[in-house]
Amino acid sequence: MFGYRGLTMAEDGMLKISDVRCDYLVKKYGTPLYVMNEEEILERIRDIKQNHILKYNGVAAYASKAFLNKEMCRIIKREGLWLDVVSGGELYTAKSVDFPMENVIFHGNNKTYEELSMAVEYGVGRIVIDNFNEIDILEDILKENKKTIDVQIRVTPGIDGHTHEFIRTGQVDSKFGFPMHDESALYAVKRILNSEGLNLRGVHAHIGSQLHQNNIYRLEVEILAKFVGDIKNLFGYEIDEINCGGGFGIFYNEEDKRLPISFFTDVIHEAVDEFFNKYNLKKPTVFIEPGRWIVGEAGVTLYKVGAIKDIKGVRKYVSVDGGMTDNIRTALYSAKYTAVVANKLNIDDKEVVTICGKCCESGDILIRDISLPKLEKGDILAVLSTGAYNYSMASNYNRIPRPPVVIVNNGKDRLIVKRETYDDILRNDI
Ligand SMILES: Cc1ncc(COP(=O)(O)O)c(C=O)c1O
Ligand SMILES: N[C@@H](CCCC[NH3+])C(=O)O
Repeated sequence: MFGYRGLTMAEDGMLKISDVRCDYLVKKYGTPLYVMNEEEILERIRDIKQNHILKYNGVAAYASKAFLNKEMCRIIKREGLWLDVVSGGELYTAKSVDFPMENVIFHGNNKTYEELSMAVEYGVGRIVIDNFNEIDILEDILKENKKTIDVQIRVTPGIDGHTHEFIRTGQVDSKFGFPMHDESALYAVKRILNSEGLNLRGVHAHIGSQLHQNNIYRLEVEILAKFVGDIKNLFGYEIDEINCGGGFGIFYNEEDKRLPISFFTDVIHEAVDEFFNKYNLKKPTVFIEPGRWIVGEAGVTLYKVGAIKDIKGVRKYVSVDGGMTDNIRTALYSAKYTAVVANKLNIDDKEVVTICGKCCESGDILIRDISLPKLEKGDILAVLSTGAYNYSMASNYNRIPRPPVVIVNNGKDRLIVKRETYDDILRNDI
């Protein structure tokens, strides 16, 4: 269905996800409900292994900000990928399931003293240095603990990723990384090379998220290769890792293409061959950090339809029992989702409606103007491609408890995050 691998229709018109019926899931776990298709996640990890890790000897770190909890961490651990974390909380989650710390990359543009101490104590594999403040803090911590740590340096390559402005990170005007249009990045390299505790292993850049072009990765590699060459010429030090970040786009609606990882990785590795050769450098190990591409299309959110308001000649609003608290992406990025009525897949007659949530906010719209079979109270709405940055960006606005997460795989289901209760909402109130 719409090209999603795990979505099929039962004989009575009910949506099945990896062979599990949606009415069964709704009865067992309630709504709203995040459903993650494990088969899809594993298939995509397999694709990354074949087309980056095995084929090119690359390293792939799952960008955990996209979707993280203990079970997701266990899956990544079992599959042998690295993990990219950006906060003490993500790092602590990894630690809680004994994730191999040498395979953790620690990111962030304002890592605190406490977070960096934690990373040093746990012995994370790489810290990606974002700014001078971080170099100061890390030097203090490492001196005090008589330790050393491997680092990559994050630069802003000045590439404009063609995606929503809130999820662009590669342009010069960015809060992330060291600027390259002046001497900042090279000065940062000098500081790191002169530091006793910091071992400079790589250079890192991340252009943006939900990208559908591969030529910008070629440009990124070219810029990083030149930078590695400059470092070699200036300091006589040859870096052996480059990290191209994540950003690989997925299918949300008919405007998006569904792309295999090789669409991106082949171009990246061809560019590495070309430009590292051009600058007379040895071939580096290439890291990538896919988040959305691994989990995005594996997620479906199930809601129940409630109030329906037909404003004659204006718009028909269909309210569901979730909204911007479980999916902020429409309000934040004007993201456009595809949805189906899970219990009416066999109905062809359609009408245009707007799906809204239950929050006290006019902007709490999930999907504007979507064509669906006539919705009635109690119907199950399934919003597709909600696996990335939905659960992880969920909030308790209006003191609404966050939905549970269930994993489905080949006819089986298992709960991996419980539904929050009203008592959970009160938990930290004094
Ligand atoms: C440094 C870094 N790596 C990886 C990612 C993952 O991005 P995506 O989920 O688009 O693959 C991000 C987020 O955009 C990021 O900032
Ligand atoms: N949270 C964003 C992407 C930001 C990526 C993290 N650097 C989204 O939902 O698309």
